[in-house]
Amino acid sequence: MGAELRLVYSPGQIAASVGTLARRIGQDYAGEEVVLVVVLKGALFFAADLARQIGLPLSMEFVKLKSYSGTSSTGTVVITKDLDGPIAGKHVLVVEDIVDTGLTLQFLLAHLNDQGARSVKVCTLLDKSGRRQVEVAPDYVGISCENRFLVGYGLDFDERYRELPAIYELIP
Ligand SMILES: O=P(O)(O)OC[C@H]1O[C@H](OP(=O)(O)OP(=O)(O)O)[C@H](O)[C@@H]1O
Ligand code: HPA
Ligand SMILES: [Mg+2]
Repeated sequence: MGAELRLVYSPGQIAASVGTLARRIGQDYAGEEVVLVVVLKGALFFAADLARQIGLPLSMEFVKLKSYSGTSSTGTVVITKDLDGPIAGKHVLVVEDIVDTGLTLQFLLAHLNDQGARSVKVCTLLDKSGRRQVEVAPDYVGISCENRFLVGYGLDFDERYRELPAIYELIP
């Protein structure tokens, strides 16, 4: 039998949250140049929407990290695409779709930390803080969410459902 999807966050709720985050980031970084480090694949749509609303000059770098198989973290984060350009001396804002166990973010921050950025902060659309296995705290959180597996708006289950415009709970 196929999995069931239950709506959790509508396109309107997502857009409102993205707008609020973009305004806060625009105010906090006013007068500065920021590099968005977008964590693919999941943050694709969030980053595209956020970047167009921040209203500041910015550049975008992309990293591709993978650790999930089905609904579980394998515990091993693999980097399949690294930054193209240097981030030394720049204000870096990591853009994530979701922080869950925290393992991906911990890995990425360690990877970025020795590259001489002027500052490194993290913006995530979704924060599933009840499932943390390591201590990481995003600086900008759109929506604090419960411990359920979510798909849509970039989030996948084995590469499916990313294209959905809303966010759903996947019920097996
Ligand atoms: O806090 P964690 O438990 O590490 O989970 C969060 C990470 O997991 C997902 O990536 P995934 O490995 O599924 O790769 P994807 O973005 O290509 O789907 C998600 O996009 C985050 O990057
Ligand atoms: O709830 C989730 N959904 C999809 N990918 C994820 N990666 C961590 N948590 C999730
Ligand atoms: Mg995934």
